[in-house]
Amino acid sequence: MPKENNFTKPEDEISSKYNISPEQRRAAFKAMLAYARPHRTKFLSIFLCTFLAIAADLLQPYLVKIAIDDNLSVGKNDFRMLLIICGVYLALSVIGLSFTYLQNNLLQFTGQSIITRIRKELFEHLTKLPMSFFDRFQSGSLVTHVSSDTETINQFFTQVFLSMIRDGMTLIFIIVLMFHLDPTLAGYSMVLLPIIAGIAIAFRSYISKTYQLSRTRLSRLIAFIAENLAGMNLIQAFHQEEEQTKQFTDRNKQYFMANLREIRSNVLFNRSYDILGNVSVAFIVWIGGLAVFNKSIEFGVLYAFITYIRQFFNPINNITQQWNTLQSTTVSMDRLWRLFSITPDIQDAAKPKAVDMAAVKGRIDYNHIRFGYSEENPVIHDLDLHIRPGEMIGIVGSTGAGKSSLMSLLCRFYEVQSGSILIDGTDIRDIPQETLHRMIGLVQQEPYLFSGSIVDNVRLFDTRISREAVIEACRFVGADALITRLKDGYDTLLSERGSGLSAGERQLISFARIVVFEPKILILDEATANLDSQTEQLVQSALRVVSEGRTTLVIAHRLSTIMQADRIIVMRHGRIVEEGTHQQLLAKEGYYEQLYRHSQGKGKPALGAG
Ligand SMILES: Nc1ncnc2c1ncn2[C@@H]1O[C@H](COP(=O)(O)OP(=O)(O)OP(=O)(O)O)[C@@H](O)[C@H]1O
Repeated sequence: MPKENNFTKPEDEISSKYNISPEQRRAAFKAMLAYARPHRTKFLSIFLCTFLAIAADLLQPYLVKIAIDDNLSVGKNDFRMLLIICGVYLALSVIGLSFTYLQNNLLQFTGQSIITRIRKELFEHLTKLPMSFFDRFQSGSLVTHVSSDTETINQFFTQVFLSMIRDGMTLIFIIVLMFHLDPTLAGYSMVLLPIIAGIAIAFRSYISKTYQLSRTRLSRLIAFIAENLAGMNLIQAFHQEEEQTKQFTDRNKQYFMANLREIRSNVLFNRSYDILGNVSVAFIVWIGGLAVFNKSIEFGVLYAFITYIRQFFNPINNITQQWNTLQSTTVSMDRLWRLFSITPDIQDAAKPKAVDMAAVKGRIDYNHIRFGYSEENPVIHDLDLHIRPGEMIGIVGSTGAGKSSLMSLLCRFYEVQSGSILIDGTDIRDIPQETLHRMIGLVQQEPYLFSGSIVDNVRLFDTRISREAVIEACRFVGADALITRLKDGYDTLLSERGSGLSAGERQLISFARIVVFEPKILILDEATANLDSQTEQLVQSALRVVSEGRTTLVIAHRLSTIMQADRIIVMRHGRIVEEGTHQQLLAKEGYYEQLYRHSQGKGKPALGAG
């Protein structure tokens, strides 16, 4: 009986929108084969196991033919011979089963090993790509690359490859055995081959379309649910429940219809295929039966033919079924290879300068830098800023003025278009990126927490940092009291969004990170923006202790956060327009003074764009 259609790959729908050239296909396969090459011996063993398993299976009808023609129909009562044939038949079943088991295990192991390696290398590659790459690619599509695309490649090895060798070999074996048994009858049977294949291919292409449609509708439904869950507060606040439910019902119904169509076409195909099988058997019984009557073939030969013609269908069906998987594999492979071929545009210098971390002072020089996220739209214009070691700099300015960009440039997430940035007199392009990132501690508005315990989140899974050091750091920033209040204390498990912790508590944990890793330069990008005034005070006092002895750059919308800074830089349209202490800037009665008055709720807002 033909197998049920078991497509489960959502990327099939992607493949329908994705055209790849024969050259791309060849390149993708070449790349995939490079991953398979180290497993040559295993593939050879798989091939051998498949060969033996198929041979054992297909010899069984031949044995029955011997029992019928050489024993039963000639009236020989050779029970010993019959017993031996039965014994061999059983032995062949056991051999077939054992080799199939072995082949399957080997293949799954090999496929999974290849995919584990691809997944690992892909993840490593992604972690090395520059921020400009992540600006362009949505994380959703990257998740698809890492999960479904690699899974499709796994299916290539465990399903397509298996089908090619197993079903291909089975077909060849059957044809050879048929011609060996009776060339005339085999010739008639071959007439059936293109008919079966033609029908299977036509059906498969139709089924694949219905499958793609139902996958597309399912992903639309899922996307709709995800969007609604994310914006549930807005839906409720704007009384959109009814409208959204209406839209959901519509999408739900469309998916239901597509699903029904897919199931119907599957059942229709499987049943038609069954009928075709029966017609073929009837055809062989008719032609072969006449030959038996005419004594041109023996009865056992007819029996073997009927069995083989039934077995003809499965491999053809399987091969056509795998054709779709093969197409999605090429698409996935091509997509992955495009991703792999993106080279990070920010690289370490060929001969980077060695930096003695203990001797870092934290002097920063922005020397007439110019920068834009694209060539034609500069965001920072000829900015010149020199910061002394240990100085605390407050950076203020309206939305889009370029404050965060200035910090990203210091971390070398992006490259300046002209000018240079120096730390202790060394151009950051000459410092290995890993060292540079160890020199700088970054605390953002929404500190990122990893899945793991509080201890691991503070020391970032670096077990060289002791638990005691982590606790000490938390005490230092004033986080100890709140952590010990938690049920599991320092072992409390956090998730990406820091479940169970308030924004201020998460911020304190990121301060403790700074204490533990001791970077000489500290950047706080709107770190207190999300906090209520009481928590802000807690974080402010943590900031005071953490910034001690470090060059600290604080970006803040709330001017209260930076009033105590040694120097305040006021930015507008990518330029520094004023600088000085809070008092000096107020005395100037310029842009800062306007911002300050506005933040105090007096005067007109000075927060125009940029
Ligand atoms: N990843 C990016 N890709 C393209 N343009 C960007 C990107 N990030 C920022 N910009 C643009 O660069 C300009 C400066 O942005 P930046 O985030 O540095 O300003 P900001 O002063 O920090 O603003 P805010 O106070 O709102 O955070 C803005 O016009 C912004 O739209």
